[in-house]
Amino acid sequence: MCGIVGFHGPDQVAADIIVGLTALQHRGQDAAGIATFDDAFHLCKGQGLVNDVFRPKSVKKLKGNSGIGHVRYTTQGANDSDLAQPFTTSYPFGLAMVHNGNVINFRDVAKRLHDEYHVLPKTTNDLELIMYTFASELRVKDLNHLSVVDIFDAVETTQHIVKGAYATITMIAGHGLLAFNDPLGIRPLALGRRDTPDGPTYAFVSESTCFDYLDFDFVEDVGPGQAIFIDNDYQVHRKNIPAVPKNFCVFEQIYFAREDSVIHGRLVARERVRLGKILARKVVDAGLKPDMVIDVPSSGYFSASGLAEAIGVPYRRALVKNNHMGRSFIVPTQAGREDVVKKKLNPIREFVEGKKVAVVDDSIVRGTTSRRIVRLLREAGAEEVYFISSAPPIVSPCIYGIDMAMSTELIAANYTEDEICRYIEADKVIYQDLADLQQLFAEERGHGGSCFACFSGKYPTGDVTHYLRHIQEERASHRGDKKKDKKSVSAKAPAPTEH
Ligand SMILES: O=P(O)(O)OC[C@H]1O[C@H](OP(=O)(O)OP(=O)(O)O)[C@H](O)[C@@H]1O
Ligand SMILES: NC(=O)CC[C@H](N)C(=O)O
Ligand SMILES: [Mg+2]
Repeated sequence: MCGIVGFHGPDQVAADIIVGLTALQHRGQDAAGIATFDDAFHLCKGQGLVNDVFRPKSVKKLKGNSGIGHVRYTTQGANDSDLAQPFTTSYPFGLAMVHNGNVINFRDVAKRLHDEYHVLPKTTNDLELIMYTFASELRVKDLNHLSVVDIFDAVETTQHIVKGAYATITMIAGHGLLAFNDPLGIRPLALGRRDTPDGPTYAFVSESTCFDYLDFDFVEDVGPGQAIFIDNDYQVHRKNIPAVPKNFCVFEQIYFAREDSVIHGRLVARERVRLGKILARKVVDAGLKPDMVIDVPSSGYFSASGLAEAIGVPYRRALVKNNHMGRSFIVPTQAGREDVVKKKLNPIREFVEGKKVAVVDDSIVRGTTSRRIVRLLREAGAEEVYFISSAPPIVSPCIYGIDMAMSTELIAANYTEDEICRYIEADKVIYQDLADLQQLFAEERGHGGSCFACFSGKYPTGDVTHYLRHIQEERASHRGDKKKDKKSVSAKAPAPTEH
């Protein structure tokens, strides 16, 4: 679930790219990269956070009024500096590309590129497959007179060949900046504009929060299957009329996206408050009478406040987050995730001692966070702990860009709610109902339906049995902590104990 940005305008863009990537840091902590273009590509990328990778000296070299940037959350290939994005190629035009998502038919695409075009990608990052497929399709055009129609035609063929979820931004040297999506529009991408005395600057970004920092006006979301091209005269060309997305990843709204982003017309913060409010019925039906509602920082906050309001119980922040720790879920190894969770949160004893506490988080995926939190609250003297998830049980792997391809790692795919309750040592576990979530994110005027595959097992790209096996093999081959993972796979095994 990486973060991507692309800028094209009359001014130098490197500084704006860095601001944009910083605003998207929550989408990827493994690596960061920028490519700019003046009369040549300038590339800087490496492992780590935005602040670690871009030092003033390297930023100075990123010259140009066109550029793209990426923060990586590894979902295909190794978590290695060679696989940091952007990637570039020099034929048939200079191309530099970034993407957010996951190619699911990566073996078929790699074979086709090899058999038909003798292309051998440098790495196992799926971005190279998208880039070389697009480059191969451009190659058969009239290279002396490349037109917008040619570009959109190459996009359309690429979308036909490459299956999965991908939001992409490409610099085409000497021509302009292109963005296109997979046919279902699973991942977010928005276009914005800022006027300058010398003409407009356009930006494509994963989340609209970037526009707020940079004084851009939101123009439109890049719709499913859509392509938008900004040429060197800053004219905007659109491949087709944006359709209402019907398969937008709902987990973006629940966990991934920033609360101050508006995606496909929905303010993430507002949707999370609504998720909390609709949990009230389940809390009341279960006969729970908490003294207070608390959140698991950061992503549990808005739902916790919504639930507290709906059941008329005070909300308190009783878990303090160490702001120097990033997100735990997107850390690539189980050992690393446990380490972050351990250092990240600390309870305020005075608030919870002797209290019945309803603790709200956005989701329970592997159970790493919830188990730790319940233990911390009990040690701090909480009398009873109810763990409430604003997401329904996650029972099916994600193959569209969230690193949860192994059903063995998904606690709800292996245990009943009662078993999970015992495993995390809570007094009660409450999950959102899938039907309630689906109703909240049902297609509405101006909005669109969503992909619920991780909750329902229904994949919008059709039968994925075959691809799922390939993706699981691919992920297994890159596990840095195989031994530890066996243990966490036995999240199934820690035979849920009574307390
Ligand atoms: O059941 P688990 O496998 O632990 O995964 C779920 C947890 O991971 C995420 O937190 P994270 O620390 O990544 O980010 P946050 O600071 O935005 O809450 C999410 O918000 C849950 O707290
Ligand atoms: N989560 C993502 O969007 C990751 C993009 C790509 N699959 C990578 O691993 O680099
Ligand atoms: Mg969290």
